Amino acid sequence: MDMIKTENLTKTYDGVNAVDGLELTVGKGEVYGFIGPNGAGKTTTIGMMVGLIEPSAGKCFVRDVDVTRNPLEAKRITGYLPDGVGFYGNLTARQNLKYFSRFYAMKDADADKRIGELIGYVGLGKVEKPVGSYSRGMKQRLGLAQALLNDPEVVFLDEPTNGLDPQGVVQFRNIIKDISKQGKTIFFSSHILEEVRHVCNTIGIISKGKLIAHGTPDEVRKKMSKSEGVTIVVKVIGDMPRLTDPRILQATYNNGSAILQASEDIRDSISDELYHKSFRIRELRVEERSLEEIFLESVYRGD
Ligand SMILES: Nc1ncnc2c1ncn2[C@@H]1O[C@H](COP(=O)(O)OP(=O)(O)OP(=O)(O)O)[C@@H](O)[C@H]1O
Repeated sequence: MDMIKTENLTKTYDGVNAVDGLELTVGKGEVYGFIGPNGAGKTTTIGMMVGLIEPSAGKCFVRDVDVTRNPLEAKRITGYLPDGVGFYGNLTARQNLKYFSRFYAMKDADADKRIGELIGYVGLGKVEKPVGSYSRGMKQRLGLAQALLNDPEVVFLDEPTNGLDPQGVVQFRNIIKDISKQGKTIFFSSHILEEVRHVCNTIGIISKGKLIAHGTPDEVRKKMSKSEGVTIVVKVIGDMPRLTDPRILQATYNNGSAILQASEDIRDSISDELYHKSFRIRELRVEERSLEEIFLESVYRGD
């Protein structure tokens, strides 16, 4: 079952599409990493998904609820951690959450019970000091508790690990993994691919308001590598001869080796050519590029 679905979702500011015909679906229990550089349209997309920004065109559904038509029902099943969540600095975590619980019309006793559980869950159970003196990691974990107050089915997290130290990132990731095990669907935005690939089973890459790739981290790597061509490393015994396959787009030769950029995997042809020229091959492999390298090349190229 799709828990998030967008159809041609578009937001135009001053004649420019900040989000441009976005089509995506997120299944139940998925942790979806929504990745893109600053200004790509992540916050605007999430704003439309949680009913805070009105789309210029298109639709967005959370579970089967049309967010624009039925915003209150959408909010009931949605949790949201905004980028730069704000709390009352002079109140404790418990007092802050109690304040937020009023927006959900929770009964006092239910709210107190839920707040107690959540504060323990995000590792703030023993902290009694006011939130103003919290570290950024603590504030983000409190933000997560706030996003979970209404026991939502879908949780939207806008750049939740931004500015956290490595330990804070790991703590946050572990909580996210745990929430997903409870069957909740998580939509997690970030401009750092490395931070989400450990927790997300699906990623979508957004650039200039458009989804340019979507799938499991491995699928995205393969798909985007294909459009970039293949890097092949070849080493021979003796001096490396010039290779003639016309599918070689670029080549760097170095004594006994070459690094080739080819339009496709041409290892068979290279092997034949070297064999006919009586060279012995020491190494012939396709270089797998990391997801991060592919992301940076495809998203920032030409900027
Ligand atoms: N209220 C607004 N009025 C005009 N332009 C806007 C508004 N909100 C966003 N934009 C523009 O829309 C584009 C997308 O912005 P958005 O904040 O959604 O990107 P983002 O991917 O979340 O980036 P960041 O990580 O920097 O927040 C940007 O060019 C931004 O300047």
